[in-house]
Amino acid sequence: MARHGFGRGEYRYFDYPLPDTIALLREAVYPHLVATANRWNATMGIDMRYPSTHAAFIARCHESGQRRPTPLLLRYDRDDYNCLHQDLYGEHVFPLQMAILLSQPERDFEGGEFVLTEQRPRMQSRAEVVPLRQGDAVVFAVHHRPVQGTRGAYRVNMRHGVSRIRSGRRHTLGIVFHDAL
Ligand SMILES: O=C(O)CCC(=O)C(=O)O
Ligand SMILES: [Fe+2]
Repeated sequence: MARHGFGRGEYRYFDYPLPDTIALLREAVYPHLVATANRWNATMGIDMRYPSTHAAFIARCHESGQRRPTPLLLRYDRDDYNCLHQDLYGEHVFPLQMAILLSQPERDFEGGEFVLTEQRPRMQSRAEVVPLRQGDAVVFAVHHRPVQGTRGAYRVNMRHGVSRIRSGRRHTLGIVFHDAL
C-alpha cells in the first residue's frame, strides 16, 4: 500500500515468476508504447531512451537494483478509494502504464471512477474521468507528459487515482512497466 500511494483498499503485488498472462501482457503491450515513450522523452528534454523489448528494459531495471515486480491486483470495497499519486519506484521509469478494469460498473460497483489530473505550470490542476467498461484498459502517463505550447513543448505533471466506491466491489489489474527498488 505504501509503495502504491495512499488510499483505502487492498493491493496485492505479483511475485516473480509472474503468472503467464501477466508476463505476456507486459511484454506484448510494451513494444506498442516504446515509440511514444521515446518521443515524449525527446520532446521533454529527458535523456533516457527505451529499448525495443520489455526484456531489455527490465534487465536495465534489475541491474540498477529495481528488482521487485510491480504488476498488481487492486480490490476496493464500499468507501475505498485511491488517492491521486504517481507510480515512481526508482530511477528507471517507463513513462506510460496501464490499468484494466476487471469488474462491471453499475452491476458490480457504483462510484469508483478512474481519475487523471494534469497540473500545467502556474495553473490549477485539471481533472479528467476516464469512463471504463469491464475489460477496458487505460494507458496513461506515470509522471509527466509533453504539451505543445506556442513557445515550444512544456511538461505537464500527471497523477491518477480512483474516486470513492459508493457501493459494491471493484477489481483492477495494474501494469507498471518498470520494476521497483
Ligand atoms: O484501480 C485503478 O483503476 C487504478 C489503480 C492504480 O493506481 C494503478 O494501476 O496504478
Ligand atoms: Fe497507480
